[in-house]
Amino acid sequence: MLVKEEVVVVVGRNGVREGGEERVAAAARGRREGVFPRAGVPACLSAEEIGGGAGSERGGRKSVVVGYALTSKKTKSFLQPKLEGLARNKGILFVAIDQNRPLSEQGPFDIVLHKLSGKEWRQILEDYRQSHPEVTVLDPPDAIQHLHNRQYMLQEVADMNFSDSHGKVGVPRQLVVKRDASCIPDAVSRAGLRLPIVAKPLVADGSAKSHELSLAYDRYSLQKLEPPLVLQEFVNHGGVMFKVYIVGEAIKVVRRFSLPNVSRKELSKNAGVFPFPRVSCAAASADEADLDPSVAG
Ligand SMILES: Nc1ncnc2c1ncn2[C@@H]1O[C@H](COP(=O)(O)OP(=O)(O)OP(=O)(O)O)[C@@H](O)[C@H]1O
Ligand SMILES: O=P(O)(O)O[C@H]1[C@H](O)[C@@H](O)[C@H](OP(=O)(O)O)[C@@H](OP(=O)(O)O)[C@H]1O
Repeated sequence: MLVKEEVVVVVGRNGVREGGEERVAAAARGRREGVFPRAGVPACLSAEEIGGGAGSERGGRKSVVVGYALTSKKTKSFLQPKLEGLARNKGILFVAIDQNRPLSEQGPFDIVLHKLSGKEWRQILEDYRQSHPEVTVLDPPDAIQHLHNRQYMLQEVADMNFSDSHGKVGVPRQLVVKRDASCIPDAVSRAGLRLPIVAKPLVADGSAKSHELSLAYDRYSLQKLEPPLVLQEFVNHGGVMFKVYIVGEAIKVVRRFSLPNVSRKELSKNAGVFPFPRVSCAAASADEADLDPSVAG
């Protein structure tokens, strides 16, 4: 199994890149069950008992109000009418945050759900958390900072040292190149990284650019790559990978088609840099595929 950064989320339990809707539901559940207490309120009280909070009354029950701050791309993919409908039935209301107005003047919210980056936004959220400790911010900027940088996002998996477990769990060997592509061939040799090499933008901020990955087959082509990058050894994984989404106790594993194995023979025959954007996206689902048992998981 190829270890993906989603696993970092799971292990670290302090950041989230996936499963937003489930996470919101879990947070809402937590709020209703008093897992996320309001300031000065015993954690055992439910939102209904607390009263006077953010949510509006729905037949005597309080709604959980989720203020969301997302890119338009993310709003489109995540805030589907079906999700909004399901959420509404469970008493969860999504309200768009106006990024041109002070956050404190909006709401009141029970949860602020965001996937934006940048120093300014971070500061806005930090200030808001200070002034509104009763609001759950998903996720606090500090907790997700390491997920924005591919240099660090797999560190927690590496630190778990699972090399002696059943099967093999590890992270690909990698190298960070901040600038100067001309030094990449030597740096790769010095680090002992084997070709082919997967090149990934250093910053993983959800932008289209951050998902532009490529595969470099030969030493010469390495200098055509555009830093800042993380370079990883390509790990043969049978053309199938697993994405693991975890929210609280809920675990969901999906199977996706991925890049096929690269044999030594193929490596010697190919040269160049090949972009492979979104290779294992949702459209590449292999959940229903009849796979060889050795790769089916
Ligand atoms: N070191 C590697 N060896 C082999 N395949 C890899 C490697 N790194 C990434 N891949 C392939 O590229 C895909 C995307 O990689 P990664 O998750 O790092 O980028 P991403 O842009 O964050 O993708 P996504 O948003 O789909 O999670 C993986 O699902 C896997 O198929
Ligand atoms: O649909 P799955 O296979 O779970 O892949 C997700 C990626 O793993 C996420 O990284 C994408 O979100 P960002 O583009 O915000 O990083 C996310 O982008 P999206 O929310 O715009 O669809 C997805 O591409």
